[in-house]
Amino acid sequence: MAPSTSQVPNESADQVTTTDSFVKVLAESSNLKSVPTQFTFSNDFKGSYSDSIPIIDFSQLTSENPHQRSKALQELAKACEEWGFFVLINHGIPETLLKAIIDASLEFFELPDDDKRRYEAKSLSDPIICGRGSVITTENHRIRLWKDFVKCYVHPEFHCPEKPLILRNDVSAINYRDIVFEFSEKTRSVARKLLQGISENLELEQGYMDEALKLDSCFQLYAANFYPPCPQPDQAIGIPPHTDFGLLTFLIHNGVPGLQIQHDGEWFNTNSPQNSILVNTADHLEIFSNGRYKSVKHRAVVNSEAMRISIVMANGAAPDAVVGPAAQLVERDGRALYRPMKFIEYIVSMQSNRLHGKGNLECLKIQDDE
Ligand SMILES: O=C(O)CCC(=O)C(=O)O
Ligand SMILES: [Fe+2]
Repeated sequence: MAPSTSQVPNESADQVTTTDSFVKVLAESSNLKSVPTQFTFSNDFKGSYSDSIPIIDFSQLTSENPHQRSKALQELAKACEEWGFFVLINHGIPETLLKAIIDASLEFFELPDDDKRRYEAKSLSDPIICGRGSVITTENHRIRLWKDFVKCYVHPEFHCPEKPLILRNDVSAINYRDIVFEFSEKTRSVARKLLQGISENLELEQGYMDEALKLDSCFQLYAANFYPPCPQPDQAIGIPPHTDFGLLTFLIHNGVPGLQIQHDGEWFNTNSPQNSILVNTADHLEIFSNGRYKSVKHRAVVNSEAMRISIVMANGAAPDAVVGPAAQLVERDGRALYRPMKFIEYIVSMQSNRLHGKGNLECLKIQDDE
């Protein structure tokens, strides 16, 4: 059986003790025919396809036309309930920015190793971490993942590596930081509008979630994942099955597919039309909605042909907001299904809980006999 693992940010725990090379270096260094044993993770990487994966048109969700808006709200509710995942189109984030952040992230991974090693984790709370992915299995074995990553906290405090400096044309240059900053601002605004819609769908006031979770100071974590081609995609994994912390995760990539989501126990490939954003519901939305919207399990598979980059923005509550099921939903349901916890404490506790794909969330579930 494939080892189950804890949520992705736990990876940072392992970086503290890891000294091996980046997987990029390994993949490029030799004529690699097989996956080294420390990466071995047997998996059936070929997912199914579905025509029913929801597509949400953001321009309709924000439309002045009440009929259009209410139709889009219904589609959003269905997507959150049935899939925990949707493809967001017409979101208004310029295509040039999406391309710029993918290109700049690629340039980051191409920096000399020493520039990247500056950001190796010294402590789990480091606001910027660059490293090689690895996870600890239930049997307490460390498995290397077929990816390198960089991640940083971008809101309410903004952190980002200085390099690379991106040359735009012969006369001007822009920092990675500036691109990430703009991406964080734009995605935050889209996330908040989606969350307003979700609040309405839960029959709460439009601004309820905004206030209860203090979304003015919402936590955002930015991550870029680099997956080089892998000689044996069924013997390694980019990111094993997990759920994300936070409310909604946004993801874009360089056109090479690899994100799979679990639906009714089956793995499905996701497809993203140009300029779309893939959105999944995460742990804190499951908690806040008192279990109406489940945090969707997903994974990143690798392939033998093409390098893949994914850019992830996790959108959460304010670090000091206490996230529990919304009071009105608890009243309607007769009981709370999850214990409340401060958002930042959830993230900290997740870093020490290594064992299960939905482990941290399971810990907050209130059992029937409690
Ligand atoms: O790269 C992907 O497609 C998945 C990334 C992901 O799930 C994560 O970073 O949490
Ligand atoms: Fe994820």
